[in-house]
Amino acid sequence: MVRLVLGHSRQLMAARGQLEQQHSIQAMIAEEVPLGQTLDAICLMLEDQLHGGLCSIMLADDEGRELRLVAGNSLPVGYREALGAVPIAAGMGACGSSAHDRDVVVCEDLENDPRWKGVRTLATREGLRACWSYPVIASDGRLLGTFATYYRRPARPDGTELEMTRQAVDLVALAVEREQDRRSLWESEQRYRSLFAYNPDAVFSLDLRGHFATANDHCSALTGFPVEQILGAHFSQFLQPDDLAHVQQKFEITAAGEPCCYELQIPHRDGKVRRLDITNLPIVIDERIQGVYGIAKDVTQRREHETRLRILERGVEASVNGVLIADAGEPDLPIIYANDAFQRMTGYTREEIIGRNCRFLQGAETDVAAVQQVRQQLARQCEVHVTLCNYRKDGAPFWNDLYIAPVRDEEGQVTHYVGIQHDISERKAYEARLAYHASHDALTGLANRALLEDRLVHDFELARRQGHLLAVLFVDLDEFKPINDSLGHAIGDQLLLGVSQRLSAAMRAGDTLARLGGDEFVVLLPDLHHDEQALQVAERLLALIARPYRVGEHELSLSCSIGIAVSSSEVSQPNELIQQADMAMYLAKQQGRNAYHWFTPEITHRLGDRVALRNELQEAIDVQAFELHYQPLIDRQGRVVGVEALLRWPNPIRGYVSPAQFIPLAEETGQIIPISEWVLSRACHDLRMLDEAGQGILNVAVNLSPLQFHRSSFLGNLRQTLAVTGLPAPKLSLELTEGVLMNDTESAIDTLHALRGMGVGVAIDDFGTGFSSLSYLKNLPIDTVKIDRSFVNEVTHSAEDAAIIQGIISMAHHLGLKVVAEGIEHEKQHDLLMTHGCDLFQGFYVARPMPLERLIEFLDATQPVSAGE
Ligand SMILES: Nc1nc2c(ncn2[C@@H]2O[C@@H]3COP(=O)(O)O[C@H]4[C@@H](O)[C@H](n5cnc6c(=O)[nH]c(N)nc65)O[C@@H]4COP(=O)(O)O[C@H]3[C@H]2O)c(=O)[nH]1
Repeated sequence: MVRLVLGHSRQLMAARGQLEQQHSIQAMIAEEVPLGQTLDAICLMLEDQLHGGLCSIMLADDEGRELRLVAGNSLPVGYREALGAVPIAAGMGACGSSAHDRDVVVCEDLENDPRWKGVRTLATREGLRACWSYPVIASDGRLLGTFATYYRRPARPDGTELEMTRQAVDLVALAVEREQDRRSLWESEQRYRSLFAYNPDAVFSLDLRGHFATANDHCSALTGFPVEQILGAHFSQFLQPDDLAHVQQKFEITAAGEPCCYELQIPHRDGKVRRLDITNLPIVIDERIQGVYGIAKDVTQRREHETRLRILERGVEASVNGVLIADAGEPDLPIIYANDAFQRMTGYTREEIIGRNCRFLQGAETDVAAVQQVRQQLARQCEVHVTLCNYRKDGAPFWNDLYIAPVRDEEGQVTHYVGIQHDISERKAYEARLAYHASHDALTGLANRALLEDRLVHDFELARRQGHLLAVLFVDLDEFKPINDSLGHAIGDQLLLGVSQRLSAAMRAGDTLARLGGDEFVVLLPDLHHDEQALQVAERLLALIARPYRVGEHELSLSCSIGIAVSSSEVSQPNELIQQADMAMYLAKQQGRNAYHWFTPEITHRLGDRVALRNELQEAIDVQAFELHYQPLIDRQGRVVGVEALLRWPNPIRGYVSPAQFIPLAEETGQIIPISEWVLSRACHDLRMLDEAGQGILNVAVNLSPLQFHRSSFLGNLRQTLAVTGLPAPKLSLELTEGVLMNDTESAIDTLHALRGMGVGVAIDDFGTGFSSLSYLKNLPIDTVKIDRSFVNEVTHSAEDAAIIQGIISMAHHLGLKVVAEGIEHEKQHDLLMTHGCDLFQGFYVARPMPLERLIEFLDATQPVSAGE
């Protein structure tokens, strides 16, 4: 009985001891003592309960493939070290098998247990003979590991031992699970912390009233406020007033459980505005919304980029230049983009070209060298700028001013090529037109002087090298000017066109036909073998020109004079040939026209000076190097009543060249027209000056060239000159020679009537030298006759001349005309002319021609004293 009681109380003691041990282990678990210590304690506890048992714990890896020893300090060191990783599989000792079978495995004697086949020696060498292994299963059924009890003798557990072991296993499961839970909680906390701390965006949470509960460092960067200042603050403090309502609404939506995204601009502490992309998420804990998470992405730069990109894209789209982008990553550089201008320029739609290489724009006239240049530069990945002929879809060519540039990525690799093309067809056409006009005569389309000179140099050089002859024919139309002046420019132009067509038709390939202006043409005949060939051509041209012309209703006849010069060893400069031909032409004209003349060196001496004079005269015209002098006219009372304007040409080498010398030349060359216009406007202008200088408005007589008088623009120009200078028409008198009126009487009389209508006076100059009789004067609307100097000169010696003068004066008076005597050099002449009733007097006796300044002095000194007194 005592023994029974003793046994009982010992059992109770043991049970209490076990309970205490279990409690202390549970306390360890609750206090989160490191798992290893807890498991060691569990092993020790069971070893204490099972006599002779050596406990160990193995934990399964995450994949459930193998077991590793984590506790079992009582096991022999050699065994522990050799144990390593035990595969979870049937027949892998007690632990491998129980983990595999998820059941208790009892190996009573390891010596003959088939499940220890591979590892038997390992155990028995360390004196281990029995092993029972329990699987450790988590509450959710996962395999956590195994709990094994070893014995140094064959053994099998009884019911109590099994029960004690099961309790220990439960404690292991609890400890391991707790540890795992703690770990996963910690991990998830870490994860959350990482998401929060390392997030490149601002992450924050708000409580349900909208106050910041958490905020990462980026919130500070975004707002400029330290995190401490953000925490606890209401979100409204970081907004612009206008956005409050909107953001509040979004907040409420999220606080009601609905995530939302929106864009927002907030002011940074530095004053600049940041653009944010905001995501609001509800914070749901235990199915209750506890607050709002916010993620704010700073999209300020991205939006700026996007805006810039949009502007750029719009710019490219709207550009008037064609823009192409090709993919440099593909071997054939396919087009990946083309703007509208490209489509308009080429006629191709985007769909038709995307994916193709842009060589479809090339065609027959495309410059191969330019294409080659593009290829080379692209191969070098360099920019290239070329102008080349491209073709539109309809086949029409256009000039493409093309600029291609590579586009590189951050690493400097060329990813694309951008091509900008500019249709410069119009400019090219304009340039071609300009080039054409620079080298061609506008009226006839023939070569002009510039092109002629180019060809001349070329032909001259070629003839010299090949030992051939180059002939130059200078063709000048006879009597073209009168036709032009009388029938008008339109008819004149038609005639010139007709002439140029006939001449062109007579040219051979290689010949050059040029118009130098006016009625002058030049023919270059390169590649001649004999001089006669040039003569034959000249004869042919004479005959061609001489055939009648029909222009409108006019039947016209024309002839020409041709000068011929042929290259020879004496001619060193090509231009000499033109000058020689010009001189020869002049002789042909003198021969009676409709003729040709061959250049000989003697002509140079005869005509050289004339040519030089003509050139110098042209220079003088170009720079307006003339002067106008005035010779006073006095009336019978000796009062200065007018002046005659006389042209002076101060030549730097020749001194003052007499108008008698250069006016006839200017008449012949047509240079008289610009000269006369200058004289007329200068004279009117000077007389107005005189008036302004207090001299009153004197009459001024201006010599009129026949060519000027016959021009259709004459009256118009005159009216304009009077209007511009303000000289009253009656103060102007125009001096004409008789010859002028004889040529084309009808139209001349019309012009005279028009002049009278304007109030402009007309005087017949050099009267008495022409073939006209006084009687014809009565038909002319003129005011004055000027008795020629030759009569005045003789008036005191020759009774005959005196009689002529007397006759002229009385007849003129009879017709109501005034009479001026010019060239009076002596008092006697003056007196005699006075006696004969002459009205006005002009000559050295009165005053020599003088410049305007001297005239003013003269007038000051003489008025009102009579000249000659
Ligand atoms: N021996 C001598 N000569 C005198 C005397 N008084 C004047 N003269 C000169 O006689 C010429 C008179 O001009 P003209 O018969 O119209 O003859 C002018 C006129 O036909 C022409 N001429 C001059 N100026 C112009 C002009 O502006 N236009 C045109 N178309 N012809 C002009 O050139 C001619 C010569 O002009 P100039 O050499 O200036 O010569 C002037 C003048 O200097 C004198 O007492 N004795």
